[in-house]
Amino acid sequence: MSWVPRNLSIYCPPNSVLSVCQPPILMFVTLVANLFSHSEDSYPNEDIEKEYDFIIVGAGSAGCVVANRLSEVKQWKILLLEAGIEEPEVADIPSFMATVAGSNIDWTYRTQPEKQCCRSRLGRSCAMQRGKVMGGSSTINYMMYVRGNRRDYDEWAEEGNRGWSYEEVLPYFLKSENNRDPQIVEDNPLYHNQHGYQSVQRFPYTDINVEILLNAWQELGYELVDINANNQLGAMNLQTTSANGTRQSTNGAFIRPIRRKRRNLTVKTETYVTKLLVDYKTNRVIGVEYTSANNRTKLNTVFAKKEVILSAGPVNSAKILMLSGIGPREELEKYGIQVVSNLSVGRNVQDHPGMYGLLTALNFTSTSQNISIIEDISTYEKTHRGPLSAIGPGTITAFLRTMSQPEDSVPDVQVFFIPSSHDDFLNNPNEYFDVPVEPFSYYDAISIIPVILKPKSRGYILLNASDPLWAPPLIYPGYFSNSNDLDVLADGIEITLKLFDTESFKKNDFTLINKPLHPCRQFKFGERDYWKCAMVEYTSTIFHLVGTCKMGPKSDPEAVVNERLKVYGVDHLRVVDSSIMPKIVRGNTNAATIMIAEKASDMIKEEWLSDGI
Ligand SMILES: Cc1cc2nc3c(=O)[nH]c(=O)nc-3n(C[C@H](O)[C@H](O)[C@H](O)COP(=O)(O)OP(=O)(O)OC[C@H]3O[C@@H](n4cnc5c(N)ncnc54)[C@H](O)[C@@H]3O)c2cc1C
Repeated sequence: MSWVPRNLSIYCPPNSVLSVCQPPILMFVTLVANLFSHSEDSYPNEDIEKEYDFIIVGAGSAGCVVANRLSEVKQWKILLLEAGIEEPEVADIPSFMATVAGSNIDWTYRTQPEKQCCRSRLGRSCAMQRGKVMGGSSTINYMMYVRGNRRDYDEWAEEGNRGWSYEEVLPYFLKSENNRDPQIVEDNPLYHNQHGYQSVQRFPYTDINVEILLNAWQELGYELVDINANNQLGAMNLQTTSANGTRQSTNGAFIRPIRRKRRNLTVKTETYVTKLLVDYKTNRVIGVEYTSANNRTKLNTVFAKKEVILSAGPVNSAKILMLSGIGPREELEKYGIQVVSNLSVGRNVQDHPGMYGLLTALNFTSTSQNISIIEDISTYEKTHRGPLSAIGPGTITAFLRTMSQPEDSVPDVQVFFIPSSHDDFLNNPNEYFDVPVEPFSYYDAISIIPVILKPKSRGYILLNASDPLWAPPLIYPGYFSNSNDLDVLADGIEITLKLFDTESFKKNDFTLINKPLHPCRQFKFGERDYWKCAMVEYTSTIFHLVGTCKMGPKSDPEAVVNERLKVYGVDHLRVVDSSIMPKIVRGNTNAATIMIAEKASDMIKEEWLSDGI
């Protein structure tokens, strides 16, 4: 199956003024679908055998890494199962980030309505994108390469997770990294490596607003830093998980180079795992049950001699565990599922929430007034250069410390800059962020999105009573359920607003769009209560959901896996993905997920190979 774009008709009633509903954009989507819907990974179908040593469920950020590392052991047979399709070419092009959202490589989840968040967004819920494709969310993400703060990992270790302190995980960040910016490596050689599988590089094209934004942060006293080295506080034009102007998902980094070369690795796409097979006498996981896209009603089984590794991401690892009898007893009993292990699966949901509503209008941009998409596509196809080889100003980030953060070198707010449409925001603020499909290179406004890095709020995920197996799980993100998070973010917004006082912003006519959002009109625009209202009404996420299968010591009632990522109360089963994070890291979550997968792979080898790694 190939890539199918998002169905725009649902957003475009007759006479809609949204930019996405206008003929040039609809033509753009058709053009992209014609040019880039295929995958460079088309292989003849491989049959699944009866038994493997290891079965990995989900070929996302973590699953692709584990499949690569375990298949290094020639005598092991590895099966990697992925629900989505092969990675299509459209995902390679950095600027097409928004074009792939909501398409058939996104699970298109949405959060459940809650009192404290997403109230004015479509359906009172926030979109929760997740990749359903080889590479998983690393194939649809913004590619920002951010590891988080040293404290994040030290805190994991302090909570009883031996082996996870910063000093102990840094080697695994380095192991995966192939840093292609020599200056960055030279400046901080202890923090970078050039020999891993995962390419990390700045985009070759620099949008004009990048410099303006960096200058503004510097005027406010924020130094330009390498946020992945020893000081995370400051601003940076980020490196990305890309190589030479092209996205490098973990599929591109870890699977493509070995696929069909290592005969002991079988990769099967469009294969949906429905549950784990458990031997109830021994509580041992012995395999998985799955269906194929071409016949969803036929249930098949495949067996694992050594282990099943769940890498289906924070939503689906939790769902698969619950469907297999591993989860909160009261939840499982509702559906008559036999309880294998009564654990807090689906709890401890964390993310980095922010708010849409803080935008700068631009009187000029590098590209929006002079769009020649055909030319840009042609340039990109020939050279992997030009505006499409970047995400506009989206690679700029800043890490701030508000008054709530006592430690000197630890940020509690991160600020993002996302290309946007001025008119769409004014005409339709509750949808303006969910619907664009245009390349990130063409824009006339920038959404400035501060997010809270260490929220106190927690959410949870439940099976969907309407159809626990096939319907999307119910995601209650819990954003801002702890009101302290509103205060921290309000502090972050107040710091961010100072950008508008800088010479850099003034000189370049970056003006704050100060039309109050309708649901917050009882507050004066720009006052603290106004922003708090905007957070609750126009909550945003940058899709860093984690924590549903929490790693923790046995004494922790919320722990689902131990420090070796083995599921409590069940044998021969690990969870290896972003869901094991006990606390969310202070930064984007992809690099940390890859690190988790690298470390888990070594732990698996230590345990199953008599001569260790
Ligand atoms: C739009 C977006 C932007 C983001 N931007 C960034 C960024 O710029 N930088 C950053 O660091 N992080 C970013 N993130 C977050 C980051 O990408 C994720 O935290 C990370 O990819 C999670 O990895 P994972 O392995 O836990 O899950 P995933 O990568 O989501 O992998 C799970 C895989 O399992 C598969 N699967 C699920 N259920 C089944 C099933 N039943 N059977 C078989 N297969 C199944 C899925 O299809 C998927 O391929 C972003 C995420 C999104 C969605």
